[in-house]
Amino acid sequence: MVFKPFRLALIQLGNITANKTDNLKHARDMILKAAANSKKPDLIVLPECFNSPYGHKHFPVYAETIAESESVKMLSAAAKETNTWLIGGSIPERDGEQLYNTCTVYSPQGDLVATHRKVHLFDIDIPGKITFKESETLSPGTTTNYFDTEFARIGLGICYDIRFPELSMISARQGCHVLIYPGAFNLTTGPLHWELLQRSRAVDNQVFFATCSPARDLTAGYHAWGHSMVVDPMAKVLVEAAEAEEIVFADIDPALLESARAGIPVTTQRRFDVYPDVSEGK
Ligand SMILES: NC(=O)CC(=O)C(=O)O
Repeated sequence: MVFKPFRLALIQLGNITANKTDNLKHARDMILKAAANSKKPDLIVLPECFNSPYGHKHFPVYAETIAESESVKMLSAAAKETNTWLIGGSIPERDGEQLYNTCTVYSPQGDLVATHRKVHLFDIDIPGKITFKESETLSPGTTTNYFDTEFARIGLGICYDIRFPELSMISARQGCHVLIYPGAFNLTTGPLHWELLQRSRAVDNQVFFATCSPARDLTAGYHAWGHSMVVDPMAKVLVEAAEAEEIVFADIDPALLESARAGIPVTTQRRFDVYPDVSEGK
């Protein structure tokens, strides 16, 4: 699989309100702004739950079926208009009776080329800090997912999926060079784990790892950590947003992946005679 230098833009989107039409308009404006930047990104990324407030009670209200989704229509048209690859963060998706937290991906021609339904639902309870139960309304995805571009193979996950190293390992063993997870950590887990988990998944697998968060909004029901980030295969943070709305750009250089793997050759030193390969059969 080809791996060539490319430029990534992460849109740490702000102003995510209760009004879906406004959210879609703002997301579209920011995609056009990222694409028009003199840095000319090859791939643009939006955050988790970019078209609706984040919270399990909101998911049924904002959920759309992919075939009729106004969010999908906007994202497809924006990818085509900007002639850029686009990872459309995630949206609440309805499929029959089930709801999912779903990421959709578009080619520069505007074709929907991949989807990823959040596999690990965000169900946590840290007394006095945060309780969240996505499983009250969402169902979990059941597949691992990646897509191919002319510059790299890219593995997908959403937010809480990052806490499960198996998912990243499977993507890496399937030949992904870059793992991109739209996400929305919070003010309890963000400072503790957001960077740590990305650097861990990057160094475990000697891949680039990127996340894209909503901007922090203390008037919203859920306070996102922000700090959208790109990490290289040696676990160095290449770029990091602050908390507010911002677009950050990163150059992905395949030489960094090659030198990490040549210098510390864990990819050829694994002991599948001692422990199983989690990517077996995937
Ligand atoms: N929001 C999430 O899915 C995950 C998260 O905030 C965390 O793992 O912490």
